Amino acid sequence: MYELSLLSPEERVEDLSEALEALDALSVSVEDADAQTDAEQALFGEPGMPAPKGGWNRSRVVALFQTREQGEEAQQILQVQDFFEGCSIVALTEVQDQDWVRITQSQFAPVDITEDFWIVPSWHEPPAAAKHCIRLDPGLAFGTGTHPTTRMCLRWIARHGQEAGVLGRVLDYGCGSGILAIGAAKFGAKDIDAVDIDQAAVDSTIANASANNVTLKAGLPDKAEGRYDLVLANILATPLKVLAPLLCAHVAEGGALVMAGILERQEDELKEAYAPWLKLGVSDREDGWILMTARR
Ligand SMILES: C[S@@+](CC[C@H](N)C(=O)[O-])C[C@H]1O[C@@H](n2cnc3c(N)ncnc32)[C@H](O)[C@@H]1O
Repeated sequence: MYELSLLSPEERVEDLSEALEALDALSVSVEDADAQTDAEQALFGEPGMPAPKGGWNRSRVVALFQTREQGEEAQQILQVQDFFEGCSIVALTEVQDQDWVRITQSQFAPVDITEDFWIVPSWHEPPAAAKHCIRLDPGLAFGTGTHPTTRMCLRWIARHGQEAGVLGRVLDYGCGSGILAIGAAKFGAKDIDAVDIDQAAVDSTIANASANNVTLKAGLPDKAEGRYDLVLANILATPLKVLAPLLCAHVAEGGALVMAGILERQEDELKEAYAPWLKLGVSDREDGWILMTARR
């Protein structure tokens, strides 16, 4: 592809951009030609107020063309237009192809939850230390293993799964990518329900479970049924408070409730909201987030 860059005074930017689009530019971008210099202008206004000005004194307009011929033709046509007065051509240059897939993938490396429990994207080989491994690619649903709330839940699963040998019947409430449900399966859970209010999350959980050879039932929240040995819920403090009676009702005798999405300052309000059913405590902390758990 080829990039045609031009300089334009503020009052010509709109005409120039429209003309470039009409000349088959794949994209047109506009930026401050004086950026990073003493003449750089800030164009944002105070919150709720209009920007003080519509454009920069001098704008750099960049248009992308599929072929060199298209770029050259656009250059010739623009230079003879009335509205081109005050504008100038800077350059027509070839844009080197990038392997965007590879660049994107390189931003997602394997993530360690414990020494031997890893989340590994499909384009990476699992590290040698990964005795337990979830294969997961970033997608539409929340839950790649990098967020502290997810990590604390997974650490709890690893610790208790290893100690007890089994996790029993598990409910992942607000499953997102299904990462917690899949993690529970890796540590011995056999009968797993994963639910979410977002159908895209349910679909993502089904796909991710299948990629990990994990059997579970995924669906909307009304799929949650009966009592579970472990109820996992990584949502946020406000919905967790609303869900208190429902989540507690799903915890079996001797079972555990494990919740994340709660900030340190929200500890007391969560304890209070759950007090009629279960006594919550803080089991883990990371980056200002806490993991709150209870046993029935
Ligand atoms: C922070 S993400 C957690 C995803 C994943 N479980 C994890 O730990 O990474 C929260 C998920 O809860 C879902 N959610 C939010 N409110 C909910 C509700 N009232 N009932 C069920 N799911 C809910 C969202 O759609 C989202 O997928």
